[in-house]
Amino acid sequence: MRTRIRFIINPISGVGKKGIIPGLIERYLDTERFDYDIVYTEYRKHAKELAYQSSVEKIDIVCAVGGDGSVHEVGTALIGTKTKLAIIPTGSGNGLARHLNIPLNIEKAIQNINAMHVMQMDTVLVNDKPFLNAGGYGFDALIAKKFDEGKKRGFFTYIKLVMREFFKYNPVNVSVDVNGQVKSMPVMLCTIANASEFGNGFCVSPKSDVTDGKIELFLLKPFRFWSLPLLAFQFFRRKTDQSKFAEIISFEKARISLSKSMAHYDGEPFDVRKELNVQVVPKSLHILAGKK
Ligand SMILES: Nc1ncnc2c1ncn2[C@@H]1O[C@H](COP(=O)(O)OP(=O)(O)OP(=O)(O)O)[C@@H](O)[C@H]1O
Repeated sequence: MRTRIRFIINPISGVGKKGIIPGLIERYLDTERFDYDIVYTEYRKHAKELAYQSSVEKIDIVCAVGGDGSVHEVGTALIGTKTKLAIIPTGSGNGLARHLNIPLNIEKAIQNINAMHVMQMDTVLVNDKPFLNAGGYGFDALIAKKFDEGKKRGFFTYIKLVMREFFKYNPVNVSVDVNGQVKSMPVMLCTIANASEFGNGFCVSPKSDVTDGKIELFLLKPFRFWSLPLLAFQFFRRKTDQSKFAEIISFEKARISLSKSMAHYDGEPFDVRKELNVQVVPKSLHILAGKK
C-alpha cells in the first residue's frame, strides 16, 4: 500500500526562500511509494489545525516544513495518534531536527523521509501543555518572547537579542521538587530538556535522549559577565555538564514553582501558571529521525 504524506509549509520560517520546496519534493521524494500533497500555513497555530485534521484523515505522515515553532505545532497535534511526524528544517534554530540528525539540507531531508527511520519519542507535559524538545522559564523564555515580537528571523537575530537583553535580566527564583528532594535558588536558566539543544548547536543538556523515558532539568546559576566566554564555549561544545554554574537533574516527574510566569515551549512563548507539574510521556509520538 502507498504511504500518504502531507507537507505543511510555514512560508515565514527562517530566512531562506520556500518557493523552491514543492519542486524539490517532486524531484526527490520517492513517488513510487508515497502519495503526497502540500498545504501552507496562513496564520499562527494554523499548522496545529492542519496536522490535527491530517490525523483525523488517517494520513500516515505529516511533515512540518519550518522551524521549531512549526515542529511544535504539528508534533503536539500528533501526540498519541498513529500519524508520524517528519521534519524538513527551514527555521532559524531547528533544535529538534539537529538533535535527531535530520539533514539541514532540504534535498537530503526529503531523501531522509524516503529512508523511513521511524522511532517513538517521548514528549513532555507541563500542566496541560505538551512540548517535544525543550521548555524554559528563565532568560531563554525572554529571548523567545522578544524573537517572536520582532520582524527579523534567523540565527543573528538571536545573537543580537542575547547581547541586548543579558545585562538587564534579573534571575528567576525557582523551587524544584523532584521525588521529595527540594531545591530553591535564583537562576538564569531553568530549562526542561527532552532533547539536547535549543538550536544552532546551542546545547543545554548533552546527554538528553528523546527515547530514554526521562527528561532533564537544566539549572544555570547567576554568573558574572566575564564567565560568559567560557560558558558560551561549553554550550556550543556540548560540555555544560562540566560548568560550575550548571546543575542537570534527570527525572520523570517534578513540581516547579517560579517567581515569573514567562515561558517558552519549543521556542514558542507562553504565559504559564507559577506552579508547574512536569512529566515525561514516554514513547508518545511516532517520528521519522535521521540516520544515527
Ligand atoms: N503564514 C503565517 N503568518 C504568520 N505567522 C505564521 C504563519 N505560519 C506560521 N506562523 C508562525 O510562525 C512562527 C515561527 O515559525 P517557525 O518556528 O517555524 O520558524 P522560526 O521561528 O524561523 O524557526 P525556529 O523556531 O527554529 O527558530 C510560529 O509561531 C508559527 O505559528
